[in-house]
Amino acid sequence: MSKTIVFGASGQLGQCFKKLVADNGIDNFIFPAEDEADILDTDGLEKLFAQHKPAYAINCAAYTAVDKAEDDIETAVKVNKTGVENLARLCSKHDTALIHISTDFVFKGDVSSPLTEDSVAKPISVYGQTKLDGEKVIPVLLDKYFIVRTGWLYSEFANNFVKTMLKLGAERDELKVIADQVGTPTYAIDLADCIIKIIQCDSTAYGIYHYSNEGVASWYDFSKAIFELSGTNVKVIPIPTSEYKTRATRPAYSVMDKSKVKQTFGLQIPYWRDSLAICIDRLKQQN
Ligand SMILES: NC(=O)C1=CN([C@@H]2O[C@H](COP(=O)(O)OP(=O)(O)OC[C@H]3O[C@@H](n4cnc5c(N)ncnc54)[C@H](OP(=O)(O)O)[C@@H]3O)[C@@H](O)[C@H]2O)C=CC1
Ligand SMILES: Cc1cn([C@H]2C[C@H](O)[C@@H](COP(=O)(O)OP(=O)(O)O[C@H]3O[C@@H](C)C(=O)[C@@H](O)[C@H]3O)O2)c(=O)[nH]c1=O
Repeated sequence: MSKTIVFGASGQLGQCFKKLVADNGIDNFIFPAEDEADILDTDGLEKLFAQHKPAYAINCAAYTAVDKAEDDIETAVKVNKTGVENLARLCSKHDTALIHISTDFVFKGDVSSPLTEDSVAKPISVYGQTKLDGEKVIPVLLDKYFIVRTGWLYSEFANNFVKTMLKLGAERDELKVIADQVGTPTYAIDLADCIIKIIQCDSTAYGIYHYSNEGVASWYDFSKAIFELSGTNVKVIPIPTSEYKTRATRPAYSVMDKSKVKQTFGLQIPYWRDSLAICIDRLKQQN
């Protein structure tokens, strides 16, 4: 049975893969520790590829600190572009298909209808630009690739908006949350499940795909749902972006059209609020 190596295995999405693989008894997934799977260490990568000869490499490794990236461009470029280039080169050499995760933040957000894989990407942040640069190196080096763009990931693992809101909601009586940036909250478990399905059907429909949960929400809507579903009593005040200063600019609109992924792989995608309820239940069980 062919092997799959997951890079960035300790991050949020990496941990979702670990959970699904363990819960469903899926074989032949390898989750190397970061010190043996640093995507900037080409010698280390070569050893891993030579040892395992994977059919698939999933790249969950990334520099994801959106605000910090504005002042740490060099590191963001290294991880989000050079690291991807390293992986793509090795995938090409070892005939491995690369599944790379990208972001809705490659878009400017100046539209008002769902973004397709053909929509023009024009990032407005360093993070978004470095992720787009990472996407672009792949087809130059490799034919066998899936680039999966997603947005607003959350889960019971690592840091994310749901966990930030639950923490702040427990500490404060009132929170102000942006209501004029809209996208779709995406349960990282659902994304990992979609990618496992792509691998299991051994698809050769290579290319770029958009995946998020179904539906549309602002960060305000998202926070209200988090507090309702978790039973947290906190007042949430909707504010415009102009009232919440951040180092990086975020797209005002990043809802993605998921027709291609649904049609190609015959998927049914859960509605964002239904998946959020599952995640909140799991978080409650942890506490
Ligand atoms: N989180 C989100 O809302 C969204 C994420 N994405 C994309 O999804 C993917 C997964 O994101 P997510 O799991 O949430 O992010 P995380 O930040 O939780 O995980 C990223 C992981 O990559 C690791 N990493 C950083 N540098 C390297 C390196 N040189 N070699 C190997 N590993 C490294 C990080 O380790 P360390 O912590 O030690 O730096 C971390 O464990 C990323 O590509 C991201 O851009 C797309 C849309 C939304
Ligand atoms: C904590 C907080 C955030 N916000 C806003 C700021 C921002 O516009 C939005 C989300 O904030 P965060 O910093 O948690 O999320 P952010 O890191 O911007 O999330 C992004 O991460 C990268 C990795 C992606 O690829 C994107 O798809 C997206 O998920 O919520 C408030 O309005 N009030 C608050 O109290």
